[in-house]
Amino acid sequence: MHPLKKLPKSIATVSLSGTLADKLEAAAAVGYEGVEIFEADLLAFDGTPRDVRKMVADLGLEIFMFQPFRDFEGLGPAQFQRNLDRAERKFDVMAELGTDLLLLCSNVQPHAEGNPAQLTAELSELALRAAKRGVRIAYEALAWGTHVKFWRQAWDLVQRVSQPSFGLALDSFHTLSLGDSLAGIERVPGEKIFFIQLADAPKLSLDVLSWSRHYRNFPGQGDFDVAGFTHAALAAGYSGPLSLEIFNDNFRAGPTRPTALDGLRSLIWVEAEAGRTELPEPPALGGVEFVEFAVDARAGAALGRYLAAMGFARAGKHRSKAVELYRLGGVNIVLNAEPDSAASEHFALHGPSVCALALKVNDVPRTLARAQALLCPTWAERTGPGEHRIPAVREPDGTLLYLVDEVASQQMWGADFDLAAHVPVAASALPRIDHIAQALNPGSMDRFILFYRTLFNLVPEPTIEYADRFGLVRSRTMKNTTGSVRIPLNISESPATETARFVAAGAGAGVHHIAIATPDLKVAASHSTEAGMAPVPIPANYYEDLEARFGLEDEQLREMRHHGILYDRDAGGEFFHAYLPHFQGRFFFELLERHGYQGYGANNAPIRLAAMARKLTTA
Ligand SMILES: O=C(O)c1ccc(O)c(O)c1
Ligand SMILES: [Mg+2]
Repeated sequence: MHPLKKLPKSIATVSLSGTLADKLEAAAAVGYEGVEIFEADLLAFDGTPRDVRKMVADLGLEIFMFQPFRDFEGLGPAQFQRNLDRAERKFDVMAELGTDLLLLCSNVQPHAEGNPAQLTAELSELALRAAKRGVRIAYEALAWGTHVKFWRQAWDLVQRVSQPSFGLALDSFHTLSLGDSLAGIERVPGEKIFFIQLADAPKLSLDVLSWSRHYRNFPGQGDFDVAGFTHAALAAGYSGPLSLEIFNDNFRAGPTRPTALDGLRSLIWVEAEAGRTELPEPPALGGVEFVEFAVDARAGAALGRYLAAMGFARAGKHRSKAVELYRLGGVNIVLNAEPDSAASEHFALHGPSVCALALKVNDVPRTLARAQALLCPTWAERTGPGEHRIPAVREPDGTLLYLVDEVASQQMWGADFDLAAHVPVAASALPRIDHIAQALNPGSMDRFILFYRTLFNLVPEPTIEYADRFGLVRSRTMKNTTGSVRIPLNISESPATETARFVAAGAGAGVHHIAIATPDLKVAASHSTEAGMAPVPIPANYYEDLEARFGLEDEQLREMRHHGILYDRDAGGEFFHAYLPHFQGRFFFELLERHGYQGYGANNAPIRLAAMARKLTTA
């Protein structure tokens, strides 16, 4: 069997920020084949439709559709004549634009009539007029249409009209937001589906109009089965463009090109998820092989002391670079002070901070091939003779994600480092990394979700919100199925929260804290305290409340309080965690003991935030 043809990729101009020229340039630069021109973008453009046509053609793009045409049908004879005139004017514009497809949205006027015979007669006349002008009409059921809300109602009218110039537009948002069934889409003749618009959205309890106008996002960023929707339309035989139509406040405010790139990545992914194309499989993840900090000599020495106080051993020095290895059980931390490297560039921009993570994957070349297919930038650091070359992909914030397989994991430390005489062998047992939390720029949550989901098949957990003293923080954790990789993503729109200040002070997003799972948290906390770095103290009130909520034993509570240990419980089990003071007011470490518990102690976040802030101001 021939592999099926890839479908052209398109984006509606409303999905991107900037001027019409910005939007078109971005769409062309990242590699779309064409666009839907949204009328508002044309009206605001200081030039003729012919100028737009030329700009689009010069960029190598195509205009797949002009949209929207609204509130046409069901308004009575007088208005019908005016609406036909209005349609003719739009046909003129389309002739100049050089596109033959016009989107017609179902009428949303409260007084619109829903009589099928009347609608059929009016839409038939429109179809005839369109045909005379070489135009085709794609009729779309808006979820909040007065009478026509469901794709099946629009399809019913398309069948009644029964003209080659009149077909169906399917928009995943309208169908999936109403929880409407996809059954039957695959039996619509493919050539009667004139256009497909794809949008995802988070599940929200909100009126559907506001939901659609503000919270749509790219396939893979929300909770809808956009792949299932796409699969149904492709099963019908649709072979036109896959087009993104996203109304989203963050997209309107965000950078044009990165958003355009996210969109294309999402389309490439959803086309594969729908079974149309094949992508190299996502890797099975085996956890975090190492965390790398960008430092200079002074910050490296200070961070080395900080790590030693947590019980890390200085385990080796890189053979050819200013790079050191610290190790605690299965946790490897690399301090990179090499001049003229990705790390030094990161240091110059952000100060001491995590510049790279290494993920254990079962197949490095396949993961790289997947990254390339999904348009994720890759990176290879220069290496000395005999040293391991570790390929990496770049996260949206620039952090490198190295890809390490089992063989590299076994060999690279010995090959690249002069290991200390008594280094503990890297153990796969505890302590190990439990999760790595990142603080993101406002508006960029969807970008990171898309990256981790499409490339590594990490799944977003539900959004958690918690109160900082100075605002709200929203958190979503990306997790693989085994839980060996967990990446909480935190965002705050309020400028004074710990999360927001981290982003501001470090000149951007990045790793905000690293949580290490230990076999016995009390022991780990004692060691750290003896070495000069006690966990952040927690107020007595907290333990009073714990006793009331969970009925813990006095002795246990006393010990927990002594070590600054917080507690939570869920259906799966118990969770103990404690926080070490910030390193130079920046990132910090969490020590934890997990017994079947699945969360991250979000209930305790306000307590630890207040405690850590106190510690910062008194330190
Ligand atoms: O929100 C709207 O009005 C609107 C317009 C055009 C569309 O294709 C759509 O899905 C929604
Ligand atoms: Mg639409």
